[in-house]
Amino acid sequence: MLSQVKGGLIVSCQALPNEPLHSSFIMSKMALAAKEGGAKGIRANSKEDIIAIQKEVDLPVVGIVKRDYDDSSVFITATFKEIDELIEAGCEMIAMDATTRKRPKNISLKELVEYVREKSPSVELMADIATLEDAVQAEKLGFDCISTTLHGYTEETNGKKLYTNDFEFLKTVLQTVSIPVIAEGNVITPEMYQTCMQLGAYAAVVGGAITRPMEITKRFVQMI
Ligand SMILES: CC(=O)N[C@H](C=O)[C@@H](O)[C@H](O)[C@H](O)COP(=O)(O)O
Repeated sequence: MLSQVKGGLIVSCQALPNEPLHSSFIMSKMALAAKEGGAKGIRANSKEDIIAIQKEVDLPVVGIVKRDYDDSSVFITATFKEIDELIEAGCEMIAMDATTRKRPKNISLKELVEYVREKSPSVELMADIATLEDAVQAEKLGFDCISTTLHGYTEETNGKKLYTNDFEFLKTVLQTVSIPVIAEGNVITPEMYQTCMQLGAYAAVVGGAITRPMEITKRFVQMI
């Protein structure tokens, strides 16, 4: 997948059960629209959505399973169960929370990486990180790429967004690791996407600004 998305746009097509567009069918059509618009890859949540998307488009998919656990705040591909679902779905890349936070049942990130490598060696691995420390750890553990997905969304980084701090976090990660770094999270305009690429991001994932009309509507309404 990495070679296919190099320099391009990955569109995240996600709607959780509490969102108006929650539906595998709708996500598959979002993916088709993204493909027709020139996206190089799709990011999607859940086995059902990924299977529906794969039937509609031939783009590579980075899959996640979002699931909440009582004993941890990690929710993106947190345990072996979610990895099994993604391997069954047959996505080209699996993204998982790669923060240093405690995982459900105290499973370590290393164990999860080894599990994927053992079970499905051809699947690439994306580390969803929040801090620089996470990025360094992800590179050491052998992830194929890093995505800045969780920066701004953890207890430690709460409120810090890529676009409100002059892309400082993205720049620092790019200077620190040598594996591909993908910009993800709050890239909401074509100009911001362009900046990410000029700074050296390998690709960018854009979600809400393309596939979450409620968020887009809110941005308009809040201007008045
Ligand atoms: C923090 C979290 O749960 N991020 C999720 C990860 O898959 C998605 O909800 C985001 O839509 C995705 O990262 C793309 O970001 P944005 O929608 O801002 O372009």
